[in-house]
Amino acid sequence: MVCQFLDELQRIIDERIEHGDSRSYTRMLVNGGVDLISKKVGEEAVEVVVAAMRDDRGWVVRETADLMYHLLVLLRFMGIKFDDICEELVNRHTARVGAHG
Ligand SMILES: N=c1c2ncn([C@@H]3O[C@H](COP(=O)(O)OP(=O)(O)OP(=O)(O)O)[C@@H](O)[C@H]3O)c2ncn1[C@@H]1O[C@H](COP(=O)(O)O)[C@@H](O)[C@H]1O
Repeated sequence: MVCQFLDELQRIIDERIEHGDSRSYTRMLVNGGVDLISKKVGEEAVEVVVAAMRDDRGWVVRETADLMYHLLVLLRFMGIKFDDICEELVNRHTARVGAHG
């Protein structure tokens, strides 16, 4: 299963980056620039690691959702689409399959 909502979330994030007001968390993040967004991505990544070390699957799922959202904000802030990441993953796979015959 692929998460089709990722596309929708990316669109929502783009809309908030363009037109978000003071009620928008995304807009608040973007106002802080790459420093604030990157800091949040780092914090959320650490929280995923802590949850995994505690062997708590539900917690890992919730923290990974936080991480994915913040990562998407960082990507869109930098003009990168999630499709660009997919393309990179496909290219790596294709190269590996080619190398192993
Ligand atoms: N998926 C998310 C999402 N996940 C997490 N968060 C926010 O990310 C923050 C997580 O920060 P922390 O875990 O550090 O908790 P915190 O201590 O409350 O946050 P800080 O004060 O440290 O920033 C919380 O404020 C969450 O509300 C999100 N905020 C928004 N979205 C999506 O983005 C859309 C647009 O949101 P707005 O920009 O707020 O309109 C929403 O409809 C959602 O679909």
